[in-house]
Amino acid sequence: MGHLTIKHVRAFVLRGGGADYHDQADGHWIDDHISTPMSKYPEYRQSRRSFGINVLGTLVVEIEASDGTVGFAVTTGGEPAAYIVEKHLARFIEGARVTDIEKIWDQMYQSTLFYGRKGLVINTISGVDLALWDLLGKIRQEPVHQLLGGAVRDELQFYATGARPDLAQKMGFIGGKMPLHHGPSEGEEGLRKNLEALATMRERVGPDFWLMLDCWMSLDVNYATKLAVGAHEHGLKWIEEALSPDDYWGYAALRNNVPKGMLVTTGEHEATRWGFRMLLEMGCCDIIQPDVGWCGGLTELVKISALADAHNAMVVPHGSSVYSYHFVATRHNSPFAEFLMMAPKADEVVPMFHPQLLGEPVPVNGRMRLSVLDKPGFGVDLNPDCQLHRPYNR
Ligand SMILES: C[C@H](O)[C@H](O)CC(=O)C(=O)O
Ligand SMILES: [Mg+2]
Repeated sequence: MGHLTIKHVRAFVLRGGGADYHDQADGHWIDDHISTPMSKYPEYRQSRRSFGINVLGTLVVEIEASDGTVGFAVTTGGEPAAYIVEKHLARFIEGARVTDIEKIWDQMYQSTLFYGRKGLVINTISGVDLALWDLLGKIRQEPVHQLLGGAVRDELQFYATGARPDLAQKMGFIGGKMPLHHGPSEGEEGLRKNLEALATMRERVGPDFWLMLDCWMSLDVNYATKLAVGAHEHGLKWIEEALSPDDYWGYAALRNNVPKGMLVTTGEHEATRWGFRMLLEMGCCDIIQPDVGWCGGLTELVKISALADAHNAMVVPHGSSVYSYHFVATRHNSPFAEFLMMAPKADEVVPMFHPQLLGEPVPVNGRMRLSVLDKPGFGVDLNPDCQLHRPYNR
Protein backbone atom coordinates (compact mmCIF):
# COMPACT_ATOMS: atom_id res chain seq x y z
CA MET A 1 0.00 0.00 0.00
CA GLY A 2 2.84 2.38 0.93
CA HIS A 3 4.19 2.12 -2.59
CA LEU A 4 0.91 3.02 -4.30
CA THR A 5 1.19 6.34 -6.05
CA ILE A 6 -1.22 8.90 -7.44
CA LYS A 7 -1.81 8.57 -11.14
CA HIS A 8 -4.25 11.40 -11.85
CA VAL A 9 -6.04 14.29 -10.24
CA ARG A 10 -9.10 15.66 -12.01
CA ALA A 11 -11.13 18.77 -11.13
CA PHE A 12 -14.78 19.14 -12.13
CA VAL A 13 -17.45 21.74 -11.56
CA LEU A 14 -21.10 21.19 -10.73
CA ARG A 15 -24.08 23.51 -10.30
CA GLY A 16 -27.02 23.41 -7.93
CA GLY A 17 -27.13 22.68 -4.21
CA GLY A 18 -24.71 20.22 -2.69
CA ALA A 19 -21.47 21.73 -1.46
CA ASP A 20 -22.58 25.16 -2.71
CA TYR A 21 -25.60 24.86 -0.46
CA HIS A 22 -26.68 28.45 -1.09
CA ASP A 23 -27.35 27.63 -4.76
CA GLN A 24 -31.07 27.01 -4.17
CA ALA A 25 -34.26 27.90 -6.06
CA ASP A 26 -36.60 30.77 -5.10
CA GLY A 27 -38.60 30.30 -1.94
CA HIS A 28 -35.87 28.50 0.01
CA TRP A 29 -35.52 29.69 3.63
CA ILE A 30 -31.74 30.00 3.14
CA ASP A 31 -32.20 32.87 0.70
CA ASP A 32 -35.08 34.74 2.33
CA HIS A 33 -34.05 38.23 3.47
CA ILE A 34 -31.10 37.15 5.57
CA SER A 35 -28.89 39.80 7.12
CA THR A 36 -25.53 39.96 5.31
CA PRO A 37 -22.65 42.44 4.92
CA MET A 38 -24.41 43.47 1.65
CA SER A 39 -27.73 44.30 3.38
CA LYS A 40 -26.74 47.96 3.60
CA TYR A 41 -27.52 48.09 -0.14
CA PRO A 42 -31.32 47.77 -0.35
CA GLU A 43 -31.10 46.18 -3.80
CA TYR A 44 -29.08 43.26 -2.38
CA ARG A 45 -31.10 42.80 0.82
CA GLN A 46 -33.77 40.28 -0.14
CA SER A 47 -31.61 37.57 -1.69
CA ARG A 48 -28.01 36.47 -1.25
CA ARG A 49 -28.03 35.13 -4.78
CA SER A 50 -28.58 38.74 -5.92
CA PHE A 51 -25.03 39.64 -4.84
CA GLY A 52 -23.54 36.39 -6.10
CA ILE A 53 -23.38 34.00 -3.14
CA ASN A 54 -23.75 31.07 -5.55
CA VAL A 55 -21.44 32.43 -8.23
CA LEU A 56 -18.70 29.81 -7.83
CA GLY A 57 -20.61 26.52 -7.75
CA THR A 58 -19.17 23.25 -6.54
CA LEU A 59 -15.66 21.88 -7.05
CA VAL A 60 -15.35 18.10 -7.32
CA VAL A 61 -11.83 16.72 -6.92
CA GLU A 62 -11.18 13.15 -8.03
CA ILE A 63 -7.85 11.45 -7.28
CA GLU A 64 -6.94 8.14 -8.85
CA ALA A 65 -4.24 5.84 -7.47
CA SER A 66 -1.94 3.60 -9.48
CA ASP A 67 -4.15 0.58 -8.64
CA GLY A 68 -7.22 2.36 -10.09
CA THR A 69 -8.84 3.23 -6.73
CA VAL A 70 -10.53 6.65 -6.86
CA GLY A 71 -11.09 9.03 -3.95
CA PHE A 72 -13.13 12.18 -4.30
CA ALA A 73 -14.46 15.19 -2.41
CA VAL A 74 -16.75 18.13 -3.02
CA THR A 75 -16.44 21.68 -1.77
CA THR A 76 -17.20 25.17 -3.02
CA GLY A 77 -14.92 26.87 -5.52
CA GLY A 78 -16.20 25.95 -8.97
CA GLU A 79 -14.27 26.86 -12.09
CA PRO A 80 -11.53 29.06 -10.55
CA ALA A 81 -10.80 26.29 -8.05
CA ALA A 82 -10.68 23.72 -10.88
CA TYR A 83 -8.10 25.94 -12.59
CA ILE A 84 -5.93 26.04 -9.47
CA VAL A 85 -6.08 22.24 -9.09
CA GLU A 86 -5.29 21.40 -12.69
CA LYS A 87 -2.83 24.18 -13.55
CA HIS A 88 -1.00 24.53 -10.26
CA LEU A 89 -1.60 21.90 -7.56
CA ALA A 90 -1.58 18.80 -9.78
CA ARG A 91 2.25 18.83 -9.87
CA PHE A 92 2.39 18.16 -6.11
CA ILE A 93 -0.21 15.40 -6.25
CA GLU A 94 0.49 13.27 -9.33
CA GLY A 95 3.38 10.90 -8.74
CA ALA A 96 3.27 11.30 -4.94
CA ARG A 97 2.59 8.30 -2.68
CA VAL A 98 -1.03 7.96 -1.57
CA THR A 99 0.22 8.33 2.02
CA ASP A 100 1.97 11.66 1.35
CA ILE A 101 -0.98 13.70 2.66
CA GLU A 102 1.01 15.93 5.02
CA LYS A 103 3.72 16.67 2.45
CA ILE A 104 1.20 17.41 -0.31
CA TRP A 105 -0.68 19.79 2.02
CA ASP A 106 2.50 21.67 2.85
CA GLN A 107 3.53 21.95 -0.78
CA MET A 108 0.06 23.16 -1.83
CA TYR A 109 -0.02 25.75 0.94
CA GLN A 110 3.57 27.03 0.62
CA SER A 111 3.43 27.23 -3.18
CA THR A 112 0.21 29.29 -3.16
CA LEU A 113 1.20 31.66 -0.32
CA PHE A 114 1.86 34.47 -2.80
CA TYR A 115 -1.78 34.49 -3.88
CA GLY A 116 -3.54 32.28 -1.34
CA ARG A 117 -3.67 32.00 2.48
CA LYS A 118 -7.47 32.18 2.81
CA GLY A 119 -10.71 32.00 0.83
CA LEU A 120 -10.86 30.32 -2.57
CA VAL A 121 -7.32 28.94 -2.56
CA ILE A 122 -7.77 27.30 0.83
CA ASN A 123 -11.19 25.97 -0.27
CA THR A 124 -9.38 24.38 -3.19
CA ILE A 125 -6.62 22.91 -1.03
CA SER A 126 -9.34 21.60 1.31
CA GLY A 127 -11.07 19.81 -1.57
CA VAL A 128 -7.82 18.10 -2.61
CA ASP A 129 -7.01 17.18 0.98
CA LEU A 130 -10.44 15.62 1.57
CA ALA A 131 -10.14 13.63 -1.65
CA LEU A 132 -6.74 12.32 -0.47
CA TRP A 133 -8.24 11.13 2.83
CA ASP A 134 -11.12 9.51 0.95
CA LEU A 135 -8.64 7.76 -1.33
CA LEU A 136 -6.53 6.48 1.56
CA GLY A 137 -9.64 5.19 3.34
CA LYS A 138 -10.81 3.41 0.21
CA ILE A 139 -7.40 1.83 -0.36
CA ARG A 140 -7.16 0.69 3.26
CA GLN A 141 -10.87 -0.23 3.34
CA GLU A 142 -11.25 1.83 6.50
CA PRO A 143 -13.51 4.76 7.38
CA VAL A 144 -11.77 8.11 7.76
CA HIS A 145 -12.65 8.30 11.46
CA GLN A 146 -10.46 5.22 12.01
CA LEU A 147 -7.60 6.74 10.03
CA LEU A 148 -7.85 9.73 12.38
CA GLY A 149 -7.18 7.60 15.42
CA GLY A 150 -10.62 6.23 16.14
CA ALA A 151 -13.95 7.46 17.44
CA VAL A 152 -14.42 8.64 21.02
CA ARG A 153 -18.20 8.14 20.96
CA ASP A 154 -20.69 5.69 19.45
CA GLU A 155 -23.24 8.31 18.49
CA LEU A 156 -23.19 11.90 17.27
CA GLN A 157 -25.80 14.42 18.35
CA PHE A 158 -26.89 17.38 16.26
CA TYR A 159 -28.39 20.81 16.42
CA ALA A 160 -30.24 22.02 13.31
CA THR A 161 -29.72 25.22 11.36
CA GLY A 162 -32.82 26.52 9.63
CA ALA A 163 -35.85 28.73 9.76
CA ARG A 164 -37.87 26.38 12.00
CA PRO A 165 -36.22 25.38 15.28
CA ASP A 166 -39.72 24.46 16.53
CA LEU A 167 -39.92 21.73 13.88
CA ALA A 168 -36.30 20.73 14.49
CA GLN A 169 -37.21 20.18 18.14
CA LYS A 170 -39.97 17.76 17.12
CA MET A 171 -37.46 15.97 14.89
CA GLY A 172 -35.22 15.28 17.90
CA PHE A 173 -32.45 17.85 17.46
CA ILE A 174 -30.81 19.30 20.58
CA GLY A 175 -31.15 22.90 19.41
CA GLY A 176 -32.02 25.21 16.55
CA LYS A 177 -30.01 28.00 14.97
CA MET A 178 -31.95 30.60 13.02
CA PRO A 179 -30.67 33.07 10.49
CA LEU A 180 -30.84 36.71 11.55
CA HIS A 181 -33.08 38.59 9.12
CA HIS A 182 -32.36 42.26 9.77
CA GLY A 183 -29.06 44.08 10.03
CA PRO A 184 -27.95 47.48 11.33
CA SER A 185 -29.17 49.29 8.20
CA GLU A 186 -32.75 48.32 9.11
CA GLY A 187 -32.43 50.30 12.32
CA GLU A 188 -34.36 49.94 15.56
CA GLU A 189 -37.36 48.46 13.80
CA GLY A 190 -35.20 45.67 12.36
CA LEU A 191 -33.67 45.03 15.78
CA ARG A 192 -37.16 44.79 17.29
CA LYS A 193 -38.22 42.34 14.57
CA ASN A 194 -35.12 40.20 15.20
CA LEU A 195 -35.91 40.01 18.92
CA GLU A 196 -39.61 39.32 18.27
CA ALA A 197 -38.71 36.40 15.98
CA LEU A 198 -36.53 34.96 18.74
CA ALA A 199 -39.23 35.53 21.39
CA THR A 200 -41.84 33.79 19.22
CA MET A 201 -39.55 30.82 18.72
CA ARG A 202 -38.77 30.65 22.44
CA GLU A 203 -42.49 30.51 23.18
CA ARG A 204 -42.88 27.63 20.75
CA VAL A 205 -39.94 25.54 21.96
CA GLY A 206 -40.16 26.12 25.71
CA PRO A 207 -37.36 27.16 28.08
CA ASP A 208 -34.79 24.38 27.65
CA PHE A 209 -34.29 23.92 23.92
CA TRP A 210 -31.13 25.62 22.63
CA LEU A 211 -31.76 28.64 20.38
CA MET A 212 -28.97 30.36 18.51
CA LEU A 213 -28.73 33.23 16.00
CA ASP A 214 -26.50 33.16 12.93
CA CYS A 215 -25.59 36.71 11.92
CA TRP A 216 -23.48 35.80 8.87
CA MET A 217 -20.78 38.50 9.32
CA SER A 218 -23.38 41.27 9.07
CA LEU A 219 -23.24 43.32 12.31
CA ASP A 220 -21.00 45.78 14.10
CA VAL A 221 -19.95 45.52 17.75
CA ASN A 222 -22.56 48.01 18.93
CA TYR A 223 -25.48 46.33 17.16
CA ALA A 224 -24.31 42.85 18.10
CA THR A 225 -24.05 43.90 21.76
CA LYS A 226 -27.59 45.34 21.72
CA LEU A 227 -28.87 42.17 20.05
CA ALA A 228 -27.11 39.94 22.58
CA VAL A 229 -28.38 41.95 25.56
CA GLY A 230 -31.96 41.94 24.18
CA ALA A 231 -31.77 38.25 23.31
CA HIS A 232 -30.59 37.21 26.77
CA GLU A 233 -34.08 37.23 28.27
CA HIS A 234 -35.15 34.84 25.49
CA GLY A 235 -32.39 32.43 26.45
CA LEU A 236 -30.12 32.83 23.41
CA LYS A 237 -27.39 30.20 23.74
CA TRP A 238 -24.95 31.72 21.29
CA ILE A 239 -24.52 34.60 18.89
CA GLU A 240 -22.76 33.37 15.74
CA GLU A 241 -20.50 35.13 13.28
CA ALA A 242 -21.73 38.54 14.30
CA LEU A 243 -18.84 40.46 12.71
CA SER A 244 -16.53 40.44 9.73
CA PRO A 245 -14.06 37.53 9.96
CA ASP A 246 -11.27 40.11 9.74
CA ASP A 247 -12.43 41.94 12.87
CA TYR A 248 -10.61 39.92 15.56
CA TRP A 249 -10.56 43.00 17.82
CA GLY A 250 -14.35 43.40 17.44
CA TYR A 251 -14.92 39.76 18.42
CA ALA A 252 -12.72 40.17 21.50
CA ALA A 253 -14.78 43.24 22.50
CA LEU A 254 -18.09 41.48 21.80
CA ARG A 255 -17.11 38.52 23.92
CA ASN A 256 -16.57 40.93 26.83
CA ASN A 257 -19.89 42.67 26.18
CA VAL A 258 -22.32 39.74 25.90
CA PRO A 259 -24.35 38.78 28.99
CA LYS A 260 -22.73 36.19 31.25
CA GLY A 261 -23.44 32.67 30.04
CA MET A 262 -24.06 33.62 26.41
CA LEU A 263 -21.49 32.13 24.02
CA VAL A 264 -19.80 33.88 21.11
CA THR A 265 -19.06 31.61 18.15
CA THR A 266 -17.34 32.16 14.83
CA GLY A 267 -14.86 30.77 12.34
CA GLU A 268 -16.77 29.29 9.41
CA HIS A 269 -15.02 31.80 7.13
CA GLU A 270 -11.66 31.50 8.90
CA ALA A 271 -8.83 29.39 7.51
CA THR A 272 -5.73 27.48 8.63
CA ARG A 273 -4.10 27.10 12.04
CA TRP A 274 -2.78 30.66 11.76
CA GLY A 275 -6.24 32.20 11.32
CA PHE A 276 -7.65 30.18 14.20
CA ARG A 277 -4.63 31.02 16.32
CA MET A 278 -5.70 34.68 16.07
CA LEU A 279 -9.26 33.84 17.16
CA LEU A 280 -8.07 31.71 20.06
CA GLU A 281 -5.21 33.82 21.36
CA MET A 282 -7.22 37.04 21.12
CA GLY A 283 -10.06 35.47 23.10
CA CYS A 284 -12.56 36.08 20.29
CA CYS A 285 -14.99 33.23 20.94
CA ASP A 286 -16.06 30.25 22.99
CA ILE A 287 -16.68 27.86 20.11
CA ILE A 288 -14.79 27.80 16.83
CA GLN A 289 -16.68 26.60 13.75
CA PRO A 290 -14.22 25.71 10.99
CA ASP A 291 -15.70 24.31 7.80
CA VAL A 292 -13.52 21.34 6.86
CA GLY A 293 -14.16 22.08 3.17
CA TRP A 294 -12.92 25.65 3.56
CA CYS A 295 -10.41 25.83 6.44
CA GLY A 296 -7.67 23.69 4.84
CA GLY A 297 -9.25 20.23 4.93
CA LEU A 298 -8.95 17.47 7.49
CA THR A 299 -5.17 17.65 7.72
CA GLU A 300 -5.46 21.26 8.87
CA LEU A 301 -8.57 20.76 11.00
CA VAL A 302 -6.72 18.26 13.18
CA LYS A 303 -4.14 20.97 13.96
CA ILE A 304 -6.77 23.67 14.49
CA SER A 305 -8.61 21.37 16.87
CA ALA A 306 -5.50 20.64 18.95
CA LEU A 307 -4.89 24.37 19.25
CA ALA A 308 -8.50 24.91 20.34
CA ASP A 309 -8.24 22.11 22.89
CA ALA A 310 -5.25 23.82 24.50
CA HIS A 311 -7.36 27.01 24.75
CA ASN A 312 -10.34 25.14 26.28
CA ALA A 313 -12.44 26.00 23.23
CA MET A 314 -14.93 23.67 21.59
CA VAL A 315 -14.74 22.87 17.88
CA VAL A 316 -18.15 22.49 16.26
CA PRO A 317 -17.52 22.41 12.52
CA HIS A 318 -19.73 24.33 10.17
CA GLY A 319 -21.99 22.12 8.00
CA SER A 320 -20.00 19.99 5.57
CA SER A 321 -21.82 16.71 6.13
CA VAL A 322 -19.75 13.49 6.14
CA TYR A 323 -16.53 15.46 5.95
CA SER A 324 -17.16 16.83 9.42
CA TYR A 325 -19.00 13.81 10.90
CA HIS A 326 -15.90 11.61 10.59
CA PHE A 327 -13.90 14.28 12.40
CA VAL A 328 -16.41 15.10 15.15
CA ALA A 329 -16.64 11.41 16.06
CA THR A 330 -12.94 11.41 16.97
CA ARG A 331 -12.66 14.53 19.17
CA HIS A 332 -13.51 15.08 22.83
CA ASN A 333 -13.77 18.83 22.27
CA SER A 334 -16.42 18.41 19.53
CA PRO A 335 -19.34 17.18 21.64
CA PHE A 336 -22.04 17.81 19.01
CA ALA A 337 -22.37 18.67 15.32
CA GLU A 338 -24.34 20.93 13.01
CA PHE A 339 -26.98 19.76 10.58
CA LEU A 340 -28.09 22.26 7.93
CA MET A 341 -31.76 21.85 7.09
CA MET A 342 -31.74 21.92 3.30
CA ALA A 343 -35.48 21.30 2.81
CA PRO A 344 -36.82 24.60 1.42
CA LYS A 345 -39.19 25.08 4.36
CA ALA A 346 -36.83 23.43 6.92
CA ASP A 347 -39.65 21.03 7.67
CA GLU A 348 -37.95 17.71 7.00
CA VAL A 349 -34.50 16.14 7.16
CA VAL A 350 -32.91 15.78 3.73
CA PRO A 351 -29.25 14.99 3.00
CA MET A 352 -27.22 18.17 3.30
CA PHE A 353 -25.29 17.74 0.03
CA HIS A 354 -28.20 16.39 -2.00
CA PRO A 355 -28.21 15.83 -4.97
CA GLN A 356 -24.42 15.49 -5.29
CA LEU A 357 -23.69 12.61 -2.94
CA LEU A 358 -25.17 9.13 -2.80
CA GLY A 359 -25.26 7.23 0.49
CA GLU A 360 -25.03 10.44 2.53
CA PRO A 361 -26.21 9.63 6.08
CA VAL A 362 -28.63 11.93 7.95
CA PRO A 363 -29.46 12.21 11.63
CA VAL A 364 -32.42 10.22 12.88
CA ASN A 365 -34.05 11.72 15.96
CA GLY A 366 -31.23 14.27 15.95
CA ARG A 367 -28.65 11.52 16.32
CA MET A 368 -26.38 9.39 14.16
CA ARG A 369 -24.95 6.03 15.12
CA LEU A 370 -21.23 5.71 14.42
CA SER A 371 -21.95 2.45 12.62
CA VAL A 372 -23.53 4.35 9.69
CA LEU A 373 -20.09 5.89 9.09
CA ASP A 374 -18.37 2.51 8.98
CA LYS A 375 -17.64 2.48 5.25
CA PRO A 376 -14.31 3.01 3.46
CA GLY A 377 -13.20 6.63 3.13
CA PHE A 378 -15.98 9.11 3.77
CA GLY A 379 -18.46 6.40 2.77
CA VAL A 380 -20.24 8.29 0.00
CA ASP A 381 -20.33 8.15 -3.81
CA LEU A 382 -20.71 10.87 -6.37
CA ASN A 383 -24.20 10.82 -7.87
CA PRO A 384 -23.71 9.70 -11.50
CA ASP A 385 -26.80 11.72 -12.50
CA CYS A 386 -24.96 14.99 -11.77
CA GLN A 387 -23.58 16.77 -14.82
CA LEU A 388 -19.83 17.01 -14.21
CA HIS A 389 -17.87 19.45 -16.33
CA ARG A 390 -14.06 19.42 -16.50
CA PRO A 391 -13.09 22.89 -17.74
CA TYR A 392 -9.29 22.47 -17.66
CA ASN A 393 -8.86 18.92 -18.90
CA ARG A 394 -5.10 18.35 -19.33
C1 LIG B 1 -27.96 30.34 7.79
C2 LIG B 1 -26.66 31.03 7.52
O1 LIG B 1 -26.92 32.32 7.05
C3 LIG B 1 -25.78 30.31 6.54
O2 LIG B 1 -26.44 30.15 5.33
C4 LIG B 1 -25.32 28.96 7.06
C5 LIG B 1 -24.41 29.12 8.21
O3 LIG B 1 -23.75 30.11 8.38
C6 LIG B 1 -24.33 28.04 9.19
O4 LIG B 1 -24.84 26.95 8.95
O5 LIG B 1 -23.71 28.27 10.21
MG1 LIG C 1 -22.94 30.19 10.47
